[in-house]
This record gives sequence, structure tokens and C-alpha cells, in this order.
Amino acid sequence: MQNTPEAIPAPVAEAIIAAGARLDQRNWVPATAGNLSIRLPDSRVAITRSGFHKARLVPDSLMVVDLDGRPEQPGLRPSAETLLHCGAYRRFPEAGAVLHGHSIANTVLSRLAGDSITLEGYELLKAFPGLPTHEASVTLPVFDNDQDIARLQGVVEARWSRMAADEDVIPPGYLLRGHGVYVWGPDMDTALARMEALEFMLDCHLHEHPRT
Ligand SMILES: CSC[C@@H](O)[C@@H](O)C(=O)COP(=O)(O)O
Ligand SMILES: [Zn+2]
Repeated sequence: MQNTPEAIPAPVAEAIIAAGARLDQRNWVPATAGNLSIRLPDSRVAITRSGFHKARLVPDSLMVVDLDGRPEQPGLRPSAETLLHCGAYRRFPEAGAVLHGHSIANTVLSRLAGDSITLEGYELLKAFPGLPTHEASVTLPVFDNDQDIARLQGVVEARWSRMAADEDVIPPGYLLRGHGVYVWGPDMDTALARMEALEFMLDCHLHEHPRT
């Protein structure tokens, strides 16, 4: 079944397509890596279909799923990592857009790190919510990669529950070891800004602590 133009509003499709091109310009979505989504009204999500190059997205490269990842158009295959997007939307009502990319910095650092990376003293921390000053720190969770995405989302969810009990803020992102980054924001522009800020800090961190 083909994607129908009315399934995804044109401005939503345009925002995802433009964001895919922007991530590609930064070399953060090599091969067919990465996936992007925007929350729609009524517990629906517009998301990239699996296996498409994110530099060359068109409206037909997108589809709609519900918050359990079930496709609205049954013949189409959503991103293999759809349940990670759904998990962020379900846990954080303020999340309106989710981005995933595979940069060199996030891949290398996630392989060297333990179960988190602490970012502190960076002016760009202010791109994250609730951090009005560089005199703050963010503990970015790092999860072991897993091809079983439902199981991986269960691990992510359990960590969020622990962080909600123990820490002031849950950062709007995390790393998957040897794999990539997930970042979200209230809208696509904010998600992109957070991803750029995070990638910048990870690049700095990699230069400063090459053996993290
Ligand atoms: C190019 S392999 C990368 C994939 O395994 C996956 O990690 C990824 O980011 C893209 O998967 P997709 O199913 O296209 O959304
Ligand atoms: Zn990936």
C-alpha cells in the first residue's frame, strides 16, 4: 500500500526530509543509518521507513505508526528502531520529534565509555532543557547495543525509571554502544539543535579524553 498524501501533513514531511538532509551534511547518517520521526496528533507518529538513505528522503520514504509501533499502512516497514522512538514519546509527553544518527564521535565514545558519559563545563550544555549555565553537568546514559529493539527499549525504560528516582533531570538523549545517538525535543528544530550541541560536546570530549 502506498503512502497517502493525507496520512502525513506536508509540513511534517518537509521537516523530516529537511532534517535528514541536514544530518547527512554533517556525515551523521552514513549508508542508510539513522531514523527520524515527528509526533502527530491522536497518538500517531510520522517516521522514516526502514532502509532509506536519509539524504534523499521523499514523502513516500515516510509512514505512520501508533505509539506501540504498529504501522497504519500495513504493507510498509517502519524503521527497525521504531520502538525506541515510541518509547521516548510514551515516556516524555513533551517530546515532539526524535532523531537518531551514527556519528564517528558518538560511535567511538560509546565504545570507550561505561554506562554513562558525563559532560560538564561546556557552554553548549545550555542547549539542553533546565541547564541555564555551563556550570552544570549532564549524565548521558550509554546502553549496550541490542538487535532486539523491544528488549533494548525495556532496558532504556528501566534506566529512565531509576534516573527519575535518583537524579534531577533525565537528559533528552542517550547513546547506544558502537551504534549511535538518540535525541529528542519538543519540535524538530529543537531536536536538531540539541543533536548538534550534543555532537559538538561529544567531539570535544573525544579530543580531550581520547581514552575516556
Ligand atoms: C545501515 S545499518 C543501520 C541500521 O541497522 C540502523 O541502526 C539504523 O540506524 C537505520 O535503520 P532503519 O531501519 O533504516 O531506520
Ligand atoms: Zn541506528
